[in-house]
Amino acid sequence: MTRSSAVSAAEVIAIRPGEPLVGAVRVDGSKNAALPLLAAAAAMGRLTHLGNVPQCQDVRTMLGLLQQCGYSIARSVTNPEEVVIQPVSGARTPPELPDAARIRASYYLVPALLAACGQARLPWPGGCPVGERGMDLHFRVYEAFGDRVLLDSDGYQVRRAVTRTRAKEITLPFRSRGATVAAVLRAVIDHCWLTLLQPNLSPEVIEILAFLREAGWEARGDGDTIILAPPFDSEDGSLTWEVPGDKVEAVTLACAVAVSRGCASIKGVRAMDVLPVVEAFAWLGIPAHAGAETVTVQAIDTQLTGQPLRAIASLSPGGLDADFEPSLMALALGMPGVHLFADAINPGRHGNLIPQLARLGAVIEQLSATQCRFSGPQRLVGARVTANDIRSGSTLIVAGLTAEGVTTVTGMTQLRRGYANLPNKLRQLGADITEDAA
Ligand SMILES: CC(=O)N[C@H]1[C@@H](OP(=O)(O)OP(=O)(O)OC[C@H]2O[C@@H](n3ccc(=O)[nH]c3=O)[C@H](O)[C@@H]2O)O[C@H](CO)[C@@H](O)[C@@H]1O
Ligand SMILES: C=C(OP(=O)(O)O)C(=O)O
Repeated sequence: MTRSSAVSAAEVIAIRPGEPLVGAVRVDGSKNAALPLLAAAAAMGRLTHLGNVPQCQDVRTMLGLLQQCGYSIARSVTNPEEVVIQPVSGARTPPELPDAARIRASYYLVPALLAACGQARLPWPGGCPVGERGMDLHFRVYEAFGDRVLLDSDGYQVRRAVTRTRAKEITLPFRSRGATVAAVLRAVIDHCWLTLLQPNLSPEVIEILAFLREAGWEARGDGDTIILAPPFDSEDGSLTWEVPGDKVEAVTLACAVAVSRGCASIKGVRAMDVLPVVEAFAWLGIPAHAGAETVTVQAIDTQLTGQPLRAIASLSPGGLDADFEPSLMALALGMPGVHLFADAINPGRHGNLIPQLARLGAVIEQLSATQCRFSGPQRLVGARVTANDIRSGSTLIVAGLTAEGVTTVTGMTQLRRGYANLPNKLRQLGADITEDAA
């Protein structure tokens, strides 16, 4: 076993502050883009070569679920990031999928199951324990297509409508990413015209629309609407697509470089996907630039503005992705000003993270369960902390890079759900992160 794989498999890691982070590192493919793309490939029912698929645990779980649904899944031997998904043939009985309870994104499989089996039976989804995570909008979408939805304490069942829908207009009550993809993929299996009002238009959703265009669909999204039109002729050739680089991993790495006052290039991420964070860096006085596929952070030249950061997670187009907010918190703790942070999208995340940051000595005033305020700069001191969800884990690692002494982070299982090997990427930039004995 190599040293790096030993570190990635550890249940506890130790972080020590050190030299500024320098160099270049490439992000993996995005977990949150790969998961709906895999489900879209399955719903499309066409042989799909999907490249840049990250090897994190949630993606592994999803690939296993697809296999249990009857899809053939192969990883290229020479390039393990390339996955080939082959459609099932013939009607099948709906599979039992207990592992679907392990990830939030199992809900993306409903349309593929409706196409393959006429019904989907799934346990309530899991994923990060970040509070109540509803699915009512998904059910409204399926019911709008005439499907029957049955709920019980263990999970939900969706039974496909007998009649195919040819055109549908749906208005979402709010811009849920999951419900937007559900509506799009449900339209795909019916080859249906769709007008979706008040959709989520995050990069992960835009990516699905681009994938549909590759498959011959007309698919576009602007500020208030997604419009889909099926291909004129039915198409059945194979598809090739690439998962975009992980914007959340890129932002986490950028924050790590910034807190260490280092200088590094983070490659493999689209500039537009990280724009709100580059703007936040500029606001704070940290030189950063997002080029075509690289974010460069030149924090060695930081000239603090003293301006307070307002990081409010938002579902609106161009808003701050909720998954960016935690790493920015680790960064802002070291920056002058009175900073305000809020995430009402994942309402349990502050509760997972703030008490852990407090163990490192952070003084953070919780204005409510989802809103907090703190003054910076603060001096953190190493302690033993727990990663209660994916982004809390990465944030504690970033915070540990600035804390005096040793920070040990337990709960690496959460981190590995979302990142193939974040500690190793930080080590490539010179971070002192090691496997801990206990
Ligand atoms: C696997 C994946 O990609 N997870 C992401 C997904 O989570 P998630 O699936 O929770 O996100 P959605 O955008 O769909 O939902 C946003 C909010 O609305 C709630 N809601 C959603 C649907 C519904 O039918 N009813 C309902 O109440 C959710 O519980 C959540 O509080 O988007 C979030 C941002 O939007 C990200 O932080 C998560 O990392
Ligand atoms: C909240 C997240 O994941 P999930 O929705 O899968 O729990 C996340 O990716 O930060």
